[in-house]
Amino acid sequence: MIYTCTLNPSVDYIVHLDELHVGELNRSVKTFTFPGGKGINVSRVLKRLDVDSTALGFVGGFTGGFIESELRKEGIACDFVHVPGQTRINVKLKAGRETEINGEGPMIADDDATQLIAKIGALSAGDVLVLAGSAPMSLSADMYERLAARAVKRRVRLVVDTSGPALEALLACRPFLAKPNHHELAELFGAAVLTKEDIILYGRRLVERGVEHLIVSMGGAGAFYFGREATLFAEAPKGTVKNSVGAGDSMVAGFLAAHTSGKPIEEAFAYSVAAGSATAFSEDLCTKEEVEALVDRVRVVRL
Ligand SMILES: Nc1ncnc2c1ncn2[C@@H]1O[C@H](COP(=O)(O)OP(=O)(O)O)[C@@H](O)[C@H]1O
Ligand SMILES: O=P(O)(O)OC[C@H]1O[C@](O)(COP(=O)(O)O)[C@@H](O)[C@@H]1O
Repeated sequence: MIYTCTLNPSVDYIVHLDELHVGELNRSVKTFTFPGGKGINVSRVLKRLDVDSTALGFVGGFTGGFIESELRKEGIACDFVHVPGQTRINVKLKAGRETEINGEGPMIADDDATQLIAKIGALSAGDVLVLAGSAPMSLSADMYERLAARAVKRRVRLVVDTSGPALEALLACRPFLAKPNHHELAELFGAAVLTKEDIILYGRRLVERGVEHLIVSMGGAGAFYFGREATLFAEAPKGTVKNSVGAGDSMVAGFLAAHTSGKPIEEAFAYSVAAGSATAFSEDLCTKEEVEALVDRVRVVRL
């Protein structure tokens, strides 16, 4: 079974504007409200790709209720810890360029954290646990490490999509899959920007350090895959970007769905890139039809 864990879910409020005038009254052209947060996005895309998962994490208030009811409507199993505060609303302004304002998230009490750790402690060997997104400020900095330690003890395979010190700590747990973007990889190695040569060097270094499958995404410039048997590169297909929120999460889901169904690594990577791009080219997250319409346009090159 696949479990996704979102410590800080969000209601993603997407606001389209012709132009953004800072300090003035702006009127939106159209708006969308989606359940969000990285693990939740992974669960939603997995479902669209016919793979079941259970969504874990913390939800609270009317926003948390919205997320849970939307996920259930989509047929996604939920096993959240309910907290007294309110799940955040993340505002995504689309006015030519994308501007994002992500909230800080509710207070998480020690008892709530303990409940989540207990849920991870009940997973079984062979399960997959996706740890994705930022943690609310109120959680202790080592929350991800504590969850990962529990999971590793149960021989659960870890999938990691976070950033900063949490990413660094989780990479040490020899994850099955990690998907930093190139900015997150640069931060990890203390660099401002990375050339493609740097990405290849650092990517291979992470595989040597025990990451089984590593995807480094680069937005519209495509992605690299690193594993023990192959280093691959794929350009992203060209298209009109409607909303790239969740593109990275869709890559994770695409790779997991293809890998779970036994596809060879090149195909799983192509499917992952197609899923990321299909999400970038749609208002909400990608559908299976959109991914499959794009996958043949993804050319994977072995390096
Ligand atoms: N402008 C774009 N055009 C085509 N594909 C895109 C675009 N932006 C993102 N993607 C697809 O989504 C993937 C993940 O995007 P990226 O922005 O790197 O992830 P994250 O959201 O984690 O930062 C890319 O590798 C690519 O396949
Ligand atoms: O937990 P963070 O880092 O604040 O990110 C949360 C945001 O990331 C998203 O999950 C999208 O992530 P990606 O665009 O990186 O795939 C949004 O749904 C959500 O608003």
